[in-house]
Amino acid sequence: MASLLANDINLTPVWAQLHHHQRATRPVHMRDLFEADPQRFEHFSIELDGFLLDYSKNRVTARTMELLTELARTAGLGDWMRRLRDGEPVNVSEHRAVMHMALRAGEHDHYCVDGIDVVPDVHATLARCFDFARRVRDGEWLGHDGRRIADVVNIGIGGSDLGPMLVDSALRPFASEAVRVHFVSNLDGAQLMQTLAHCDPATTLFIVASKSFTTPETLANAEAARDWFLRTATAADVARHFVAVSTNTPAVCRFGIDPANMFGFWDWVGGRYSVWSAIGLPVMIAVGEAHFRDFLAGAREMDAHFFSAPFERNIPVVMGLLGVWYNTFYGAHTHAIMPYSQGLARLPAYLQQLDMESNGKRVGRYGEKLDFDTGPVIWGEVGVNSQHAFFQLLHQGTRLVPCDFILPLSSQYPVGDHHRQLVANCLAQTEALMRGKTVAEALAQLEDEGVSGDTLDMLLPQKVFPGNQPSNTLVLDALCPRSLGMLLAAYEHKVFVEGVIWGINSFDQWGVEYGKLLARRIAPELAGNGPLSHDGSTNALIERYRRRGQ
Ligand SMILES: O=P(O)(O)OC[C@H]1O[C@H](O)[C@H](O)[C@@H](O)[C@@H]1O
Repeated sequence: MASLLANDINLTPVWAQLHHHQRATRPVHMRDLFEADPQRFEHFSIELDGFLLDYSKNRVTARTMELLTELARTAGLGDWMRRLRDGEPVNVSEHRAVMHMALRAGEHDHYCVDGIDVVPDVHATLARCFDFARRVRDGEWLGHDGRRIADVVNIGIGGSDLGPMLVDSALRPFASEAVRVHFVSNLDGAQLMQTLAHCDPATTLFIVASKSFTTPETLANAEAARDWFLRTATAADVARHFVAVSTNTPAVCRFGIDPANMFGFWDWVGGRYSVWSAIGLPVMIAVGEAHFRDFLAGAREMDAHFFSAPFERNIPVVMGLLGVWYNTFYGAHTHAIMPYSQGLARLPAYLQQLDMESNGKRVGRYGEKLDFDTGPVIWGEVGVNSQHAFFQLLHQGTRLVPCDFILPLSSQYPVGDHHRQLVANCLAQTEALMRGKTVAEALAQLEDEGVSGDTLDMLLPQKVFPGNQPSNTLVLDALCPRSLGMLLAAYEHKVFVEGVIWGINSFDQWGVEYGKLLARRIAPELAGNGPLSHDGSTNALIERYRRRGQ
């Protein structure tokens, strides 16, 4: 079926059927679904080469998935996937193709933008990046006094920070011990100064990463880093210690970085989808070419699966359908991410940008108003820490919070019995969230403990767990370059699927502009003493800074 104009989707029969189906199935408890179908796990899980999505602990039946799949078809998902794959300008507001899949394309793949295959260019740039990374790793690229580079500091923010930072941390066990990689993003000088405190300027390499090379935070940190460097070196030494990753050659030159030391990418790569490009340079330096290629290969495998598997057996499609089910039909406002792996501790932050900057939209791709809820608030924390912080609310609060548990089956750092305990905790949480504890079970437990009378009356309701909290469990055999590539690509496509169903453009981010504009106006006002014309609160806060800040 041809795709509909975006805001028609909520007027389609299948939308109404889904609302009706939600009301009819809302009282059903997942416990009963598991009891009724001993094969529920088999029916509601998908495996792709060691990567498992178990979505059986969701409030869905076969009929729910049928209706959601029908909704995806009605929204023209197949057609939008083809447009994405074929390099059509699916980012309609900026009239750009969206081609991050080309960044991990194989030798025999073709991805065309404006009729030109971009893959050869991608591979040529990657080859330059790998060569540079190798020279740094092997001690061929030396600092100005002839010593090896010992510290690499990536200066960037948003997509020029979160992706490489996450991947670097997830792949630490694969990294060279000769080079330490650091990430600086915040305008708070604390991050830069604390990082530089451990670095020797003569053995430090800065990667200034900015797609636009106009982002004020990044430029301010890069300038401060250059000042720090120049305290003990000359301007001629800058070329050996500052390289850039950007799409903006003139701005890179203006900053004083030799274009020979610039690694480019393309306007068809969104910042939050760019970790596969030269933006991954710090990771390439840390883990080397072979591991980075495995990371790309994992993503490529997920791309191939996404573009070929039927919707019912398609990991990103099913994840997206479930996202729409809870956001739009259950009115769930948030989605929690709990990685049971220290290497993935920053995954919630990474997914915040990927998902919220992509789908946090209130109008459709053609500017039409949407009369339904779209992207959720993404949040989360590394397991088991999250259990000791906010799981009380998940188990006994009043909110519906769909959760993703990410679980590598083996440990990167085996220590005693730690990993088995970690896995047990993860599985226990998903089971408890699903099953809950009934009044009868809570009563039996309290009676066993000898509790009676008023104390029993008081405690009983507090010992009941409603359960029925939905979760996906994404299981990786191990956290390694390939499985990480698969995981991140699955989330990228999931976000796309949701965006298509909601009829929004997941690839622009107009909402981040306004605050930036106001900051540019307020910064000089903080330094001056002229009259202010903001609202009362903003005026008072500026005045307070003028009196006390520095
Ligand atoms: O890479 P840059 O051009 O410096 O952009 C860094 C970040 O800037 C903004 O916050 C955008 O909303 C992000 O999508 C982007 O990743």
